[in-house]
Amino acid sequence: MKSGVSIDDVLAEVALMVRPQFGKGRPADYIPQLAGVDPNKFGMAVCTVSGGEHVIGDADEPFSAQSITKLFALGLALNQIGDEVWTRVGKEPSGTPFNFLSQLEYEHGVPRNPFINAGALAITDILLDTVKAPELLVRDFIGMLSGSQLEIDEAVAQSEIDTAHKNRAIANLMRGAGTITHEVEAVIAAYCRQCAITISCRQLARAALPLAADGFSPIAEETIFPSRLTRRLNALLLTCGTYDSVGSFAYRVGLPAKSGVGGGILAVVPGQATIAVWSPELDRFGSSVVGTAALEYFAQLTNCSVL
Ligand SMILES: NC(=O)CC[C@H](N)C(=O)O
Repeated sequence: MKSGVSIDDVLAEVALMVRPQFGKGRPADYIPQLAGVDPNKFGMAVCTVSGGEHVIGDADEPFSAQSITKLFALGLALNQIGDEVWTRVGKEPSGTPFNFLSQLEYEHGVPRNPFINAGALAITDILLDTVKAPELLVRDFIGMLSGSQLEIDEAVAQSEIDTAHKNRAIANLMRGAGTITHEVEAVIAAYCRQCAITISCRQLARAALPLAADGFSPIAEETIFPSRLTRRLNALLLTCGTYDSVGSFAYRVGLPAKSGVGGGILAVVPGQATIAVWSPELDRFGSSVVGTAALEYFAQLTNCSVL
């Protein structure tokens, strides 16, 4: 990041610059409970590896983490079984929407990467090998990394479980192919409950600090990922974290990032900082319109990029 810039000043400027972006997207409505979230919310938090914390707007308001949780679930699975994960899931960008079905059949039930829904369901299945409720493992892992107790929003979880027809189709296809081994309903319930974890921008930026700090969590005061794994997780975020808009996202923002249909986006500046942003209106790829613009402006103003 440009030396000498005040992150607080940058956040204030970003909050002004994103104003024209409101009203261009739409909150997720395929999960009925998410449709009612106030579309005008905007929060952003930056945590630096040197201990700085900077926030603006609704940065302390919990929102639905959704697919951002897939990053932490993957980290847990890789810590548990290492490279064996890659016998179940690929590491290539999919070029298709996060819940696309036909590519999966074409490719014999092996998901392209761990961040599309099929891949995340396979990761849930791996975690189910060792625990009954992987969603609680993921919740408590993110909670430990953020220094706070996190909750699962039961209404959001139930709303998604009731309507997860496409995800059930994906899971059934993989069960038939042997990519997942547990009962489809158990995998779906754990996955939907994991997605319904609520978190604020500040908590999320804190939780992701190991990705910026070579695997070390200053909040938990321990090494969470070996440094090689940290680099690999950032590589996966850069190439697969925003689904079929990953190329244009990298072009605009230039940072490893994970989006979720709750409107949150987490971005990493390796060696320097983590950035979490939240605003519920989504583009057609399922990423926050205002959040993407905020990250683009932040990267421009601070001159940060991995590229
Ligand atoms: N991109 C997302 O955040 C999608 C997560 C959502 N729970 C789903 O499975 O559809």
